[in-house]
Amino acid sequence: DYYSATSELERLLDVEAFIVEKFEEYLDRAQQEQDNIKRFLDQVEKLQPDHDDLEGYFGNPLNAFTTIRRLVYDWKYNVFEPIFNTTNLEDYKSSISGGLKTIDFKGPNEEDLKGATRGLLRLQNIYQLPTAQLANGVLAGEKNQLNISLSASDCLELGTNLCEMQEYSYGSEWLLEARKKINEDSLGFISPNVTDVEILEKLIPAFYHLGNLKLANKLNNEILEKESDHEEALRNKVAYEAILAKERNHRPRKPSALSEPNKKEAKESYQLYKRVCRGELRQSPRQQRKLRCLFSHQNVAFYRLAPFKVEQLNLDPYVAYFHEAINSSEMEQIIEKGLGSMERSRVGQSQNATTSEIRTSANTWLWYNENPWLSKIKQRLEDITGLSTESAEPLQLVNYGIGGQYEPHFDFVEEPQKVFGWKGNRMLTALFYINDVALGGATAFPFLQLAVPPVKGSLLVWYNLHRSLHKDFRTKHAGCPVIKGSKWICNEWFHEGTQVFKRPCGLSSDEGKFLHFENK
Ligand SMILES: O=C(O)CCC(=O)C(=O)O
Ligand SMILES: [Fe+2]
Repeated sequence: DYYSATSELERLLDVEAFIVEKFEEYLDRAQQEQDNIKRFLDQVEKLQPDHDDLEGYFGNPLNAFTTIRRLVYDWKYNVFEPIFNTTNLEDYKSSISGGLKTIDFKGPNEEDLKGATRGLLRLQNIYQLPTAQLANGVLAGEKNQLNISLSASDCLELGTNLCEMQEYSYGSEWLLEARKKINEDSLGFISPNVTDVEILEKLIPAFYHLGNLKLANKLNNEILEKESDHEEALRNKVAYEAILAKERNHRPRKPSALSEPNKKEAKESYQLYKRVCRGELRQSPRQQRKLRCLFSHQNVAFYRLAPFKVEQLNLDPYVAYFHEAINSSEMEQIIEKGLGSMERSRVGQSQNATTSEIRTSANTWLWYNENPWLSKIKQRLEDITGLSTESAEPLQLVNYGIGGQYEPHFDFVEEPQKVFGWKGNRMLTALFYINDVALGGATAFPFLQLAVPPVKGSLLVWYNLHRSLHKDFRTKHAGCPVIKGSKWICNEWFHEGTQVFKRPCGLSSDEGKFLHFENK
């Protein structure tokens, strides 16, 4: 008992002092943790975009990427883990986790981050954007057009993902960028875990795979200078030096098994697509000489008063803009109506259709019978094309996001009877541009050396089939990646089935024309 002797009471004081000390330590630590969390929260608050222009904000690929990464990792490391690892107040924990469930269920995951990585890679590859510039928000020229720079952790994440995808060349560039940024990074504290050694650990195998063993070895030594007992680096050192020594004895090294030559990149149409999207490849003045801008009534009485504004883009095969073909309220109505049912786009036919990197967009369909207000648009499409919509498809609404694209393809199918039955193949494509795209997103015709920039309210029209209904392989086309902004289009496919008096055959068959474009 404590009441009978003072000595025991004295001991009690000692115990109390000890407890005070421990709790002070604990509070100090908790305070530090809270300070960290508070700093993180302040920073996130500062990063919050203007909510009136979220479309503009996420139209910027760097904002989209860094937001996804923040939600996938930074919250976890800076808030959730510290709180859940140290707090034992059950009710506090459960009130937080209750609130966080929504984030857990609906928040982006690592797959989203990989998708965003692939989007940026596509932009870089197709538009040839230098890594250091892109990391600082520069797309072309001097200005920081994207108004944001990526942090060291963003660059590390990109580099790591790219190396995992065996894109060692781009991957190593992003890792080098991360290295540059760890020193200058004002947002560095957001992911305090990024260290130079951590970056080097990713960078070294990348250079090894690229066949640059000298550099891999040099960087490996840099790790050892910092951490002389780094096990992997010690192992690497032995292996690398052995190979380098052999090389010095003039025994050439077997080329390392680099990633397989890329089938897609090897295709001529893909190479042309990239050059057309970049604006490197265009029609020559000679090719453009016969193109005209004209007012046209297309033989419809009404349009004699208010003719269409036609801009010819190619005569054979015929490709043309019809400007101001749809008005603002119609465009708004289309987007509003479709917005709720947009789904990731697929390629391939009906049951076999799958999502693919070939087509990164979301789409939905608007049926004329369910949307009587579309009848005016339908009538206008008939007037413009002179074709019947009886065998046409529903209107398709499409939205492309970060790096969103549609790689070169034909709109007609191989076996129309199987896929479309009596309606036959897709004879003509009519494509409304529903918004202006800040940068990128042209519709490209690689074989025609033609990139058609989206113009809000304009309709792009082209024939996919020859007059004799044979496939015209020159009409291979694509949607170039969106660099900034987002792209909304709405398209109608007219089929051959009901056009017998609308677009009759010529005097001779077109069979066998331009076949060499088929597999190019
Ligand atoms: O996005 C584009 O500009 C082209 C779209 C396209 O070719 C299609 O949807 O079939
Ligand atoms: Fe298409």
